[in-house]
Amino acid sequence: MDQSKAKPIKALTQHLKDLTLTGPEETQIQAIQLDSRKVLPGSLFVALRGTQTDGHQYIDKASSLGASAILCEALPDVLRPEITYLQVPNTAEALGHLSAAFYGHPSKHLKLVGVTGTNGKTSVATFLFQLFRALGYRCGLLSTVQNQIEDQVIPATHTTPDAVALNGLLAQMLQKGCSHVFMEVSSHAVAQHRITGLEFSGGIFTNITHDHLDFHKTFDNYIQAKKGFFDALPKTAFALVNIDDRRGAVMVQNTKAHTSTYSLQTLADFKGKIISDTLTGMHMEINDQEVWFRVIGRFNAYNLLSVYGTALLLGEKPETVLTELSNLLSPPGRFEQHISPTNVVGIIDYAHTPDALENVLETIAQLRHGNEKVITVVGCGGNRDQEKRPKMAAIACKYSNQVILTDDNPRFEDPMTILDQMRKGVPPLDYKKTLVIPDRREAIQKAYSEAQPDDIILIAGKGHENYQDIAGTKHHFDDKEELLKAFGQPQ
Ligand SMILES: CC(=O)N[C@H]1[C@@H](OP(=O)(O)OP(=O)(O)OC[C@H]2O[C@@H](n3ccc(=O)[nH]c3=O)[C@H](O)[C@@H]2O)O[C@H](CO)[C@@H](O)[C@@H]1O[C@H](C)C(=O)N[C@@H](C)C(=O)N[C@H](CCC(=O)O)C(=O)O
Ligand SMILES: Nc1ncnc2c1ncn2[C@@H]1O[C@H](COP(=O)(O)OP(=O)(O)OP(=O)(O)O)[C@@H](O)[C@H]1O
Ligand SMILES: N[C@H](CCC[C@H](N)C(=O)O)C(=O)O
Ligand SMILES: [Mg+2]
Repeated sequence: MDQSKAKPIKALTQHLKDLTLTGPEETQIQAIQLDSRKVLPGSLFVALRGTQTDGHQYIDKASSLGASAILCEALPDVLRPEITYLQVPNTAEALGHLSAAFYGHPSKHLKLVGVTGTNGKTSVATFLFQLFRALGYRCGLLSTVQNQIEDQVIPATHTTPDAVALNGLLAQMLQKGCSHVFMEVSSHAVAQHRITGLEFSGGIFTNITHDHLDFHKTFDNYIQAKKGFFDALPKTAFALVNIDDRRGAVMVQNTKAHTSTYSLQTLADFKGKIISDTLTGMHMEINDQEVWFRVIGRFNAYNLLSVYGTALLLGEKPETVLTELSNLLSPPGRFEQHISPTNVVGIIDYAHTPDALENVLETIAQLRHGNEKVITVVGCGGNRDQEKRPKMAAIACKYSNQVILTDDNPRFEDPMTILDQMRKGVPPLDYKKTLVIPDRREAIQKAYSEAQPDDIILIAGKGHENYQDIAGTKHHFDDKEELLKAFGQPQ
């Protein structure tokens, strides 16, 4: 990535708190690097304490590769005279500020809106990106599915990139004339200071339910991480929260931002009501105006309300916004429907948390109008929250006539162990309707072979993903491709 021209270290660090500088003061920085293996001469190497190892162990290696400065929490035993050492209490936090400064604080010159919550971030950020482009603005998007600068797609490796990549992307967006950027803010990103140093124009809270306890350890830590995003918003920003979520009010308890609310259940600044919801569209009332949407499902009614609220908070006119919103389509892998030649309905959805799975299955239950069977194919990812596994299997059983438990991304875990943990959530009365087919391709084929015309197959957990991560290798795998193959309609 182009990290532009060399920058004097003094200018970059002048606002860093509790900084101790040792060594040359006139150093110029060509690039910021978090990985010692990628250090090039003139780089600033940042020693981060990670989940697997401690970046401080690689200071020597980075120095040998020509780093001209080192940002660290503890100085190495031997200091090299040609290197500038920047010692701070928290390197991750300092990195946030430093990355923003290195790229000339692009966020200050953009209308940057962050979306946080367990579910709905990609949907809301993508809807906002589509809406504001339709309203005539040049826009950027940072999301799990992909990053985008207008029509240019830049593959995403994370939901929220690291601070260096993030500020680099924002700088590119600004340079290409974007005025608005919509981004997902994951809880990992808040906890690891990936967003520190950014100036947001607004923040949105969708909801918080069970996920990522492998990383945050307790639900309370998870809530605090999300709340940290709102705590740090400036008073010029807005904070828009889903007040139907039990934690909505807590999120904005200590924010300096101007708070607004949205709701389907109670009084709020942006109040919605679902009039009807079918496979072909959703009819809603939003702040007393009736609108038809192409996207469906109660969870999307929340997403649309937050998008509508954001647009108004950014100064757009209600009527124009509603007109454009009614044309929007869901992002790939979010309630994506395909119909087979025999009229079996296949739905691919990224539901990978208990709450998302329940929402999607409830939506399907509401959309059924006869005796259609619901067949759910679902798995859980390896090296992620284990507590959600039995819960997701139990939810699949509660709402489906048949369930096929299968692999998601096993990563470094034994797939059978994950499936055994899921199986623990199957109530004994549902054993008969539950199959375990580890091979996801076979599971999808089996689901289709069991389906009759009008039946609904839900394939949950991987959505847009086009790979299966097995022991560190990403093998090509795409639920949509497999579904269409099973339908006898290969792409
Ligand atoms: C748990 C987590 O967030 N991990 C991220 C973290 O890695 P880590 O803390 O494990 O790093 P580590 O391996 O312990 O290494 C520590 C430091 O030493 C450095 N190092 C290491 C080895 C070496 O030889 N030299 C060296 O300098 C590393 O570059 C790193 O800076 O920092 C890395 C660099 O920024 C990230 O790539 C990595 O994301 C991993 C791949 C990941 O899977 N993250 C997921 C959990 C994640 O971030 N997900 C969220 C939310 C998803 C959602 O719900 O939407 C996301 O925003 O994507
Ligand atoms: N507002 C919502 N509330 C609950 N569930 C939702 C909501 N919006 C979408 N979902 C469900 O959650 C799934 C994931 O949605 P989306 O990708 O928008 O969430 P996300 O927060 O970006 O997820 P991730 O944490 O993986 O980035 C969807 O496929 C759908 O099943
Ligand atoms: N952003 C989420 C996505 C999970 C998707 C699911 N397919 C899995 O692999 O667990 C994560 O990294 O935890
Ligand atoms: Mg996402």
